[in-house]
Amino acid sequence: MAKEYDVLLRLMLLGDSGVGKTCLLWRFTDDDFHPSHISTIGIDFKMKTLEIEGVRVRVQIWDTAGQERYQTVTKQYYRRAQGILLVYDVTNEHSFQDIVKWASDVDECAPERVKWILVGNKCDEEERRRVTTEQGNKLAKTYGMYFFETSAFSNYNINECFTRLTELVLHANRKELDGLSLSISDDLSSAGQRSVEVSQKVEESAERTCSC
Ligand SMILES: Nc1nc2c(ncn2[C@@H]2O[C@H](COP(=O)(O)OP(=O)(O)OP(=O)(O)O)[C@@H](O)[C@H]2O)c(=O)[nH]1
Repeated sequence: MAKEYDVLLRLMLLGDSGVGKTCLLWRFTDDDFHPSHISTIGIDFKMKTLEIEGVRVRVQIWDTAGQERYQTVTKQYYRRAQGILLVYDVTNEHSFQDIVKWASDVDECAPERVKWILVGNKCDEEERRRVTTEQGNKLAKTYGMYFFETSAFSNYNINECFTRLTELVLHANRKELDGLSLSISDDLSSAGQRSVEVSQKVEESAERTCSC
């Protein structure tokens, strides 16, 4: 059977709990929005195929838990990421300040050539906004990142930010396109395996850290 894509790339969503990582992902892959916050446990992923400059790119997007207690587990996945979306919530100043911490974790654990962009989500909540667009722009410039304000709720800039990051990764890996073409079935089955392993580890570590 003919392959349905030319290249497989791995992207990852990072940021504090509640900034809207899962909602960004659902909006991008399923054009869906969930108003309730169900915290991601450990790590999860979704796939979508894009066509960029004539190349069919299958993106595997890893959604990580923002909660501190899962970070030992999620950090193990950074080194496999080719592109990272660092997400904060424009209504939550603390999540914006924490971007420095997430960026330093990426520096420490992700491959040197990883591409990243800064995303200020929930920009539909203008009245509750605590972080200005200028602050976002300034921080992104400091790190040499592209910057997008998004709303998973109103579907603003969602395709744009995922597509831009995919383009950056694609350009960075252009020479190794052939090497990046993986067997999707192999990759998915091993990803599924990893998900199971992660859930188990997360449950174990949650048991160990539970204070009640
Ligand atoms: N107004 C508004 N609310 C949003 C938006 N995106 C997400 N939310 C809400 O924010 C809450 C948290 O969203 P999630 O996507 O679960 O957050 P998360 O970053 O994945 O959280 P963790 O899994 O705990 O790391 C939910 O109640 C969402 O409905 C947005 O663009 N606008």
